[in-house]
Amino acid sequence: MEAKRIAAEKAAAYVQDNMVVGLGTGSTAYWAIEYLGKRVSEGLNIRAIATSFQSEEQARKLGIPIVQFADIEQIDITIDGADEVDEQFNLIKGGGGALLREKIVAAASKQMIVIVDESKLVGTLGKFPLPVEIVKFGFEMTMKKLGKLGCELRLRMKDNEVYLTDNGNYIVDCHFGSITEPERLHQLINLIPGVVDNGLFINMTRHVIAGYRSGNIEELVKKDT
Ligand SMILES: O=C[C@H](O)[C@H](O)[C@H](O)COP(=O)(O)O
Repeated sequence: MEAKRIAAEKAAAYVQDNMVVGLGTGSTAYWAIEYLGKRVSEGLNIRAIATSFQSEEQARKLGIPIVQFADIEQIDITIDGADEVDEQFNLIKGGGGALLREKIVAAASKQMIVIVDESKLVGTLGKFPLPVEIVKFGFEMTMKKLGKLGCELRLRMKDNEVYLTDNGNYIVDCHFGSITEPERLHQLINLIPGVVDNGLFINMTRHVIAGYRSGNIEELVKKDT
């Protein structure tokens, strides 16, 4: 909790007056939204786009003005969590089911700051099951095809019902163990009919802020190649 909170506080400090801000989803992004709410109550002027109903509701309660894509040209900065971050800054996201909206928002952003606690930093992605959002129609067949890519998979459930995303779709959690070629896997998954998108975020961030239980904060910035 504390590690997530300090990473979020550091990231929220990057937000400046008049920015359009993408609000992530999850227990780490929660803290970033709280800090932004505090700054708004102190006079910061921003407009925000949320990546989930949950984050939008939190932001509204805090008085953060929410806009829609029709109202903006692009997003200046997005602050979001991740389930895993590898050494090339590739991510697995979607543990909280918001991967599709998160990817749309990240892709519309000039910069994305990823906030995590130290447990999310990994050498190779894949220990965390990769969330894949699929449409309901033909989901059994879509799952068979996903399984052929070499993963153990499970349809996500919640309270004994099939979990539904904010977009009305299903999520399949695909356990690959080790994802050695994330870019290739990303493409292979998204080529399967019925797949809407998957939780691999490739080359979408250059800035990761990691909070440690010790209270230290590590800021990782990808160098130009
Ligand atoms: O769908 C949820 C998002 O991708 C989250 O950012 C991710 O699951 C990390 O969540 P948390 O900060 O709660 O660990």
